[in-house]
Amino acid sequence: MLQPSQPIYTVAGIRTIETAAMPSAKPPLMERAGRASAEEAVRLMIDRPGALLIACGPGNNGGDGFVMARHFLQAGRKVVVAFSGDTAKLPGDAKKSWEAWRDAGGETLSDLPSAPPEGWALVVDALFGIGLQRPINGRYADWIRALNALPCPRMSIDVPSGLCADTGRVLGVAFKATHTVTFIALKPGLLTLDGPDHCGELVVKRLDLDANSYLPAPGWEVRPALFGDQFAPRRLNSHKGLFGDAVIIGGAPGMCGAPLLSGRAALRAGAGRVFVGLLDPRAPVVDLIQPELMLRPAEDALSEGQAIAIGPGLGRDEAASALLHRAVASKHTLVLDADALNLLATDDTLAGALTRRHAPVVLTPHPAEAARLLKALPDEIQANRLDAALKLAQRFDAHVILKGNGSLIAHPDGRWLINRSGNPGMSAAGMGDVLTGLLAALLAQRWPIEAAILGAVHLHGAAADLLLAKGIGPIGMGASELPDAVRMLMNQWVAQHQHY
Ligand SMILES: NC(=O)C1=CN([C@@H]2O[C@H](COP(=O)(O)OP(=O)(O)OC[C@H]3O[C@@H](n4cnc5c(N)ncnc54)[C@H](O)[C@@H]3O)[C@@H](O)[C@H]2O)[C@@H](O)CC1
Ligand SMILES: Nc1ncnc2c1ncn2[C@@H]1O[C@H](COP(=O)(O)OP(=O)(O)O)[C@@H](O)[C@H]1O
Ligand SMILES: [K+]
Repeated sequence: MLQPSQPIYTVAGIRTIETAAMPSAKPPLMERAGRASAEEAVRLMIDRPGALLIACGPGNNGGDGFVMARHFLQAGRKVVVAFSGDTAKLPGDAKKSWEAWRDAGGETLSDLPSAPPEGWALVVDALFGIGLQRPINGRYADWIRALNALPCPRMSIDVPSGLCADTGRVLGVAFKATHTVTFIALKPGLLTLDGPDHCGELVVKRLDLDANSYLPAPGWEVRPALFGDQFAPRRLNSHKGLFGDAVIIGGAPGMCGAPLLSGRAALRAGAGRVFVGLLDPRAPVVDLIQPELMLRPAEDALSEGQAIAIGPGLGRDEAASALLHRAVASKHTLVLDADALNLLATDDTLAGALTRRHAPVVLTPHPAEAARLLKALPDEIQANRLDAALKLAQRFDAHVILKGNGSLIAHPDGRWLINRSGNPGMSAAGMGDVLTGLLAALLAQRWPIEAAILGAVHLHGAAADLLLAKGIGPIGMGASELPDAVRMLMNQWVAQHQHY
C-alpha cells in the first residue's frame, strides 16, 4: 500500500484552520497537541528512564509544553519545566495550561537546570512554534545553544524553535531536534532549506482535524503515490518505439560531459532511444562507455523526439542562443536547464516566446540560476524558496523545479509541491544533468507532464538515498553512479506493483 501524499500548509493556512476549528474543539486543540506530544515522547524514551526537561516559551507553543509536562507528572514520571517569562503574560490557552500544570503539583524553574548525573531522558523544545516573528537572541538564544549541546534525544514541539515555518530559514539560532512533532499538517519550512537539518525525524499529528475540510491544501509532498500509476509492466510484444526518443542538447566546447551524463541517465530510465545533440564541432561521435547513445551535431538533434531537454553544458555564445531560440520555437515539450536558463535570464525575446508556447515548459534552476532569472541574489531566493518558485512559474508560464535540499515544484497555475528524497551526496557536479536526463526519458515515454516532473525529481533523490544506504556517499557519490540506481528503483517498482 502506497503512503498517500501529505498536505502542506503555510503558517497563514494553519492559522485559518485553527481559528475555524478552535471554538468547537473538545478537547481544546492545545490539550490535543500536548497529549500528542507526550505520546510521541513516550516512544522516544522507551529505553531511557530518568527525568525529562521541557523548555517552555512565552506563547502557545509553551502552552503545549505545559500540557505535555502535566501528562508526564500525572503518569508518575519526573519532569522538569523551565520557563523564563511572566506567567501573567501568557496568552489565554497557554495560561490555562500553566495553571493546570501548577495545580497538578508541577514546579516551574525560571532558568535551565543543570542536567542530572545520568543525563536527561529527553529534552523538549516548546519555546517557539509558528508564532516566531524575529531572530532569536538574548536568553532564549542562550537556552537554545545550551540545549543543543546536551547529549540526549531532543524533541521539538510543532516547529524547531528559531526555524521559520514558512521558509526553513534559521532566524538567529535554532533548536536542533532529533525528532519533531508537528501539528495539523506539514509546513514548508520543515521540508526545505535548513528545515530538514533541524527537524530530525518528522511526525505529523493531525489533532483529529480534517484540515482540508477547513481549507484546501495549497501544497503537497512529492510521494510515489502521485506518479506510481505510470509504471506499467512492459508488454511482451514491445519494441523501442513504444518507449520514445529522448533528446538532450548541449555540450559546447569543453562541456560535452554534461549532456552525456543526461543521456546516460535517460537510457537507464527507460527511453527507447536517446539522441544527444552536441554543439562542440570537435565533439566525440560516439560515447565509448555508452555506445547506445546517438550523438549528433546539436542542430540535427532538434528535429527528433517528443520532448527536448536543452541546456547541460550548452554555453552562452551565439550558437547556443540560436539553438535555444529554435528549441523554443518548436512544438516539443521543453526542459530548460543550466545555460539555457542563463541565456533565458538575459533575453527578453526568448522569455516572451516562452510564454506564448502551447507545449509545456519545465525550468530546472538551482538557486543561483533562479536568482539570475528573477534578477535577484541567490540569498534572496533561498530566503523564501517557495515564493521564488511560484514567481518563476508565473513569470515564465512554466513548471518550475527549484533544486536544492527540499526541491520545490511550482506549476504555472499556482499549485506547488516539495520533494523529500535526496541527500548531501548529491551536492556534486553533474547531479543536475542526471535530473534533466530523467525528465527527458519520462517525457519520451509519454508520462503526463506533471507525473514526469514528480517522478523524475523523486526518483533522482531516491536513487541517491539508495546509494547512501549502501555506503556509496555522501562523500564521493558521483553523478555517473545515479542512473544505475534509478534503473534498479524503477524495475523494483514495476515488480512490486504488478496489477493482475
Ligand atoms: N492556536 C492554536 O489553536 C494552537 C496552537 N498551538 C501551538 O501554538 C503555537 C503557536 O502559538 P503562538 O501563536 O502563541 O506562537 P509561539 O508560541 O510560537 O510564539 C509566540 C510568542 O513568542 C513571541 N516571540 C516571537 N518571536 C520571538 C523572538 N524571536 N524572541 C522572543 N519572543 C518572540 C511572541 O511575541 C509571542 O509572545 C503553535 O506552533 C503550536 O505549538 C497548538 O497548541 C495547537 C493549537
Ligand atoms: N543536500 C542535498 N539534498 C538533496 N538534494 C540535493 C542536495 N544537494 C544537491 N541536491 C540535488 O542535486 C542536484 C544538483 O543539481 P545542480 O546544482 O544543477 O548540479 P549540476 O549543475 O552540477 O548538475 C539537484 O537536483 C539538487 O536538488
Ligand atoms: K518548538
